[in-house]
Amino acid sequence: MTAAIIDGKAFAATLREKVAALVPAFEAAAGRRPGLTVVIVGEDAASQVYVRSKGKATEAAGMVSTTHRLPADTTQDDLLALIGTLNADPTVDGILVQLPLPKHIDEQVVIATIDPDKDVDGFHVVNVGRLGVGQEGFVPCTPLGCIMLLEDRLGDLSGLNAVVVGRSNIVGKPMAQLLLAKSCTVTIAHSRTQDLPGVCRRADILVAAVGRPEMIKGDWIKPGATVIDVGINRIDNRTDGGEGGTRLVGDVDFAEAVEVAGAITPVPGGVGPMTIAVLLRNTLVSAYRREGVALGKGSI
Ligand SMILES: Nc1nc(=O)c2c([nH]1)NC[C@@H]1CN(c3ccc(C(=O)N[C@@H](CCC(=O)O)C(=O)O)cc3)C=[N+]21
Repeated sequence: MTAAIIDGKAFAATLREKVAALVPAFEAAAGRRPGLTVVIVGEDAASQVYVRSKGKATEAAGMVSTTHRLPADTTQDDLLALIGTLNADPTVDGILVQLPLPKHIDEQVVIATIDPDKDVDGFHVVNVGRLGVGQEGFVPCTPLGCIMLLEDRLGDLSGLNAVVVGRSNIVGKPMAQLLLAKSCTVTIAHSRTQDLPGVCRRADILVAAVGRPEMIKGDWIKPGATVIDVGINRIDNRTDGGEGGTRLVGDVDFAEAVEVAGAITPVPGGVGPMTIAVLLRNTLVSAYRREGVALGKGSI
């Protein structure tokens, strides 16, 4: 039996439509549209692509998109001053500073300068803390998108064994917190974990967020498990006997995993599109909260 393919691209398109449908009521109440501002420092090609697609998706949802492109040699003080201006601008509901930043800039200092109530990435320590104690705040987009896909697929997650491979601040750790909040039994595995294949084989839900192409093999997966592949690795096609050029692969060996898992997200077309859709969702929620406009519970 082969796994069901979880269509993150289609789920994300539906979520973006739901967000767009809630914009007019906000505009009627607040007299303006929700606004997302993205700040990018430097010329990294992949980052430029993501920033462009974020801008397009924001406008397609009926929201106001603003992008600040700063040169790679921008000083930390100048970046902090821009964030201060955006914090004070009432038309800005969400601020996203594209990561990674150039080495001369301290990411933690930059994130700490963003108003937590505009931190639609959910990276500020205040939002990390809110997630940890179950308070309302912003949850990082990629993990929240993964939870949405899991609940759509499995319904109630309580009591399931979840293994998160990877412990980054932007995916692994918040993913584990969210799964815990859904009453899963959560294990965080990483590069020092002993018998990683054995740990993975216990998972009903396996989340791969390590950034190592095709590391997780078919025989690491419990038959019928739900596999969420967060990895986006661009690899040289020729290593795989291909014609040249590059292609995207996840952290899971998809060809092997699809023969064992119950369901699996593909790369591309799985978790990636959810990240942007949830960013729009967080921006909409921010706008409603900041203006004190009621957003029906469970509506998004
Ligand atoms: N402050 C900050 N917040 C972020 O959320 C953030 C960031 N910095 N820096 C860069 C990463 C990367 N990221 C992605 C978003 C969408 C796709 C996506 O839509 N991927 C598609 C297509 C990928 C392609 O074809 O290149 C897919 O997986 O199907 C991927 C990656 C957000 N990031």
